[in-house]
Amino acid sequence: MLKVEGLTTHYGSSQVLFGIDLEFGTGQVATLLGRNGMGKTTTIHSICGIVRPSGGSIVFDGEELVGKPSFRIANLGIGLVPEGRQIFPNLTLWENLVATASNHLGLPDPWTVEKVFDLFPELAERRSSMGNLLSGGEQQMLAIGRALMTNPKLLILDEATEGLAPLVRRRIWEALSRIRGENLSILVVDKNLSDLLRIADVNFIVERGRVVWRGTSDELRADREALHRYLGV
Ligand SMILES: Nc1ncnc2c1ncn2[C@@H]1O[C@H](COP(=O)(O)OP(=O)(O)OP(=O)(O)O)[C@@H](O)[C@H]1O
Repeated sequence: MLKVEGLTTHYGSSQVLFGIDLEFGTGQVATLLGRNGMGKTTTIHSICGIVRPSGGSIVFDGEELVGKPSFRIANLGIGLVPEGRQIFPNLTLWENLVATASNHLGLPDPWTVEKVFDLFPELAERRSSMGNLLSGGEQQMLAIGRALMTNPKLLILDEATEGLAPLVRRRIWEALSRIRGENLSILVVDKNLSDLLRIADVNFIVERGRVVWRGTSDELRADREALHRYLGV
């Protein structure tokens, strides 16, 4: 499904990624872990074509993504829930959901507004509210719903539950557990390790622009040295 090999990315003359390698399969949930500033967001932005990698390869469902513009990558089936949500502030919740809706891959049983409301019933009550009047939790649910409305095969979440109350965080994790599966893989960054490990099939720890550890959640829970050394726990 996604195979990243030797990915390097620079901002101007400053190199941030030094050869990221990661791979996971259809229907899997993968995490990117690591301390602040280690390159997780840059990895995600490189996959999505928001920043242009300087080297390496990103193959998604058999297609090379490096060099493709971000709209084409989105059309190939990658949906991004960006850090900070980036809800359209002057559109209603409903308009936010339909504004970028598409089914470029012609997936059967595509996402609809009603299906998003079934996943997050709290959004249905707020359908006419402007984006900027929604709470942080509602905005994050909407950002997930908006990404799902593009009918991705890979959903990428950067800081999935940052700044949200515990109850809302739980709703987000429940929703992600519910939608993962045969047709949808998930790549997620979050600071909440225990929640992440519960949902993940495979975890990648990024340290100074390289993947320094990979393994299942059980393997990571058992590797106290890696937890301490790379994640400070
Ligand atoms: N637009 C940019 N221009 C220059 N340097 C940047 C830019 N964005 C990020 N960086 C730098 O690249 C490095 C990696 O940042 P990145 O945001 O990818 O890390 P991260 O692991 O996602 O951290 P965080 O959890 O803090 O978002 C950091 O040193 C950061 O300062």
